[in-house]
Amino acid sequence: MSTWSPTSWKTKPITQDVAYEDPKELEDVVTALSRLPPLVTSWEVERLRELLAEAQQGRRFLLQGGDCAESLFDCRPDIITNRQKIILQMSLVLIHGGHRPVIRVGRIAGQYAKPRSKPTEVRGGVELPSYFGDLVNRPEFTPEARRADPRLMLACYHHAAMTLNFVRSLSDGGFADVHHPEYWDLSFFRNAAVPSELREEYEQTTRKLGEALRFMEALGERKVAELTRVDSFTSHEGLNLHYESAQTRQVPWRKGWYDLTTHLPWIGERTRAPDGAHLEFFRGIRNPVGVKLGPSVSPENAVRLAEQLNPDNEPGKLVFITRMGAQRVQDALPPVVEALRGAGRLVLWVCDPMHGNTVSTSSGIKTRSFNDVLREVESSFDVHERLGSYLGGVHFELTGEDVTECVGGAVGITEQDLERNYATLCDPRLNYRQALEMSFHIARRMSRLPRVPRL
Ligand SMILES: O=C[C@H](O)[C@H](O)COP(=O)(O)O
Ligand SMILES: C=C(OP(=O)(O)O)C(=O)O
Ligand SMILES: [Mn+2]
Repeated sequence: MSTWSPTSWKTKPITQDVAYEDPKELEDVVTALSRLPPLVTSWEVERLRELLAEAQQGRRFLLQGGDCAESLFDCRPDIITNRQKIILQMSLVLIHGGHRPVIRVGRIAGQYAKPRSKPTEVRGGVELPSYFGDLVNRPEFTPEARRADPRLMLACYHHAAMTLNFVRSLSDGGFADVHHPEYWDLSFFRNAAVPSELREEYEQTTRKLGEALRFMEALGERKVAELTRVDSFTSHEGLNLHYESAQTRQVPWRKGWYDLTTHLPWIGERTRAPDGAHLEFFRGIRNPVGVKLGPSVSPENAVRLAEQLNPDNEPGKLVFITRMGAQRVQDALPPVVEALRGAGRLVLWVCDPMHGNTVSTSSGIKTRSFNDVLREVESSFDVHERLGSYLGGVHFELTGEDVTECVGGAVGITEQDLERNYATLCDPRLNYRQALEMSFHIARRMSRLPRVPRL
């Protein structure tokens, strides 16, 4: 295999490439980025690898979530706080149901680059480049906004740093109300759409959770603080390799290279070609790495990806995030899981129930149905249970805001509601109540998992 360097990806064919007009401007930005401090540290990255290795053994569960497309404009205290809160609340529900610790990872502080199905967008007869995320261009439909601007990489770096700074400060005690489920917005329980036995079960769960947290509080604040400390693990799709490689470096006393823009970068469904630039870049970094796998992946291809990205089969290194769609998961997932097991390859299986379930309404609005999303999660648990493997995590596009982007859930969002508060810059997200309700369903399913010895 040829020698790897942070820029060896440039010798390989690349998909979803960004056409920057001025190479000098790009080079200046990359140089500036490479001189700035890292956003995360190698020891945090190594810590996450250890946690993921324990998740592979069935001892932990991963909850990964956040915006589809993070936006510079939404780098605001209320939005960041609400997003951290919903992830934290969901994780407490999952810990309660699943009887194992949850690793919380945000799609935050860098989820700024978007692969698109079409390179251009047409509105009213005018054709402009598509919006590729704030790392590349801007969402407004004007030629200036849609021009790929390398300086946005610096703006995103700065906003990622500010986001992370706030998230890290919040971790230390900024969430007192989260310890008390009686302060959560559980109004979805009361909706007539929730059958009474489920409502009773949810109420009981909430009561028990509240009692457990209060008991721990009585034992000493430190214990609750530990349980509810918002780990500041971040993740994003490592799509724009100029940005990723500019922050990829060696650190004293450790071997190898770290992509220090984030703890857990992942390769998207559209850029996982075995001979492509993204595989080349990702094979050389020490970070744990995610790979999205849609229904078109062949079992052989999945094994090859594991061999390329983790040749030494190290624990905690590889996270396979399957997104088959509720309709396909029962057929498409088992051969992939079996092939990996047959090849003796270690991966953490995670279900992304969002990206295989996107549909357009008759008026052309992208949405997802709560039921489809839930069905894919439940079917994934069933498949893994049947095969004797472990579904070790879930991956959601969600927000802590009261948006109307996905239909369904006990809050009963309909197609007509979508226009009321459709705020996403790319894909539809679960809103606060839908996300919390989803966690109760998952916790219910997780209560059937075998108990694990304490860590
Ligand atoms: O987030 C995933 C992709 O970027 C997104 O689904 C692509 O959306 P598009 O089909 O509107 O381009
Ligand atoms: C682009 C994404 O997903 P996928 O690569 O699975 O389509 C995403 O997670 O936003
Ligand atoms: Mn998305």
